[in-house]
Amino acid sequence: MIYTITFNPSIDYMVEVEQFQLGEVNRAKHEYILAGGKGINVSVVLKNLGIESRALGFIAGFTGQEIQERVQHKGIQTDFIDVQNGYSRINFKLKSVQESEVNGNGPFISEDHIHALLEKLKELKTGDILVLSGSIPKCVSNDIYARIMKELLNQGIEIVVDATGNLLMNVLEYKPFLIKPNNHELSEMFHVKLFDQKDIVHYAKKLQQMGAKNVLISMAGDGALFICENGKVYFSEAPKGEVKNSVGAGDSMVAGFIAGYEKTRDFVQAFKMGIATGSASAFSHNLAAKEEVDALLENIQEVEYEY
Ligand SMILES: Nc1ncnc2c1ncn2[C@@H]1O[C@H](COP(=O)(O)OP(=O)(O)O)[C@@H](O)[C@H]1O
Ligand SMILES: O=P(O)(O)OC[C@H]1O[C@](O)(COP(=O)(O)O)[C@@H](O)[C@@H]1O
Repeated sequence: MIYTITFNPSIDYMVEVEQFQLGEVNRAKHEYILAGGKGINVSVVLKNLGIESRALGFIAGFTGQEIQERVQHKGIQTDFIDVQNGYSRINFKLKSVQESEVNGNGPFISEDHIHALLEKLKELKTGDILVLSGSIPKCVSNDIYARIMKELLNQGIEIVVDATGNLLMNVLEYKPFLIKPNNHELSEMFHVKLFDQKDIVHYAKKLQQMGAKNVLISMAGDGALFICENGKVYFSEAPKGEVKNSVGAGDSMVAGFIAGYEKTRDFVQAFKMGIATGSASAFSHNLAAKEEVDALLENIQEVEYEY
């Protein structure tokens, strides 16, 4: 079974404005809401690709209920913990000439709630995959993903982490199966400017030396680099297309990689599937659908990166 954990689920409120004017009253051309948060998006895309998962995490208030209902409505198993204070955040996503986002902080999560989550994780078995994805509310310590990985050590459970900063750095010693920072997050983590692919590969390899088995660096419309546990480095361009909404593209890439790996056990196929799924989401108002992914996958070409 694949489990996803979203510490900080969200209602993603998507608004499209023709020409956004800062400081003015702007009228929406198009608006809609989606249940979001990185782990939830991974579960949704896996479902779209025909793969079951169970979505865990914390919800609160009326927004939390709405998120849970929307996820369940898609036929995804959920086992969220209701923290019973405040409300799950509403993240504002503005699409205009540029895309901008405001992501909220989320409700208070206590040590008891974390303990309840750790109890639920006792059901995981050898061969399961756990996806730890997204930010955590400020009240939670940034070693929480590391703490979860430590609990699950040596049980044959592969763990995927999509996070940034110390939340990600802290897990490396526990050897995550896959991590997926984007190029900007990579640059922030090492406090460096990354000028070209050579720089990106250099710092991505550092993350591998620090413990990550596989490192996927997404670069939005510029494609992605994959530092594989087989010692090779691969690059693929992203397909070209009209970007409708790139929110969730990174999560879709994670889901696509997992789906590709589950199906083929081949890292290059998984990488290509990750790119196709990320781009399929970027080219759609919703998260990637299987037919959209299949159509793009045909034309994805990876190249082995020479460095
Ligand atoms: N503008 C775009 N054009 C084509 N593909 C895109 C675009 N933006 C994102 N993607 C696809 O989604 C993947 C992840 O996107 P990215 O924006 O880097 O992730 P994140 O959302 O985590 O920042 C990319 O590697 C690419 O395959
Ligand atoms: O947990 P974070 O880092 O605040 O991100 C949450 C946001 O990220 C998303 O999961 C989208 O993430 P990506 O665009 O990186 O794939 C949104 O659904 C959500 O609003």
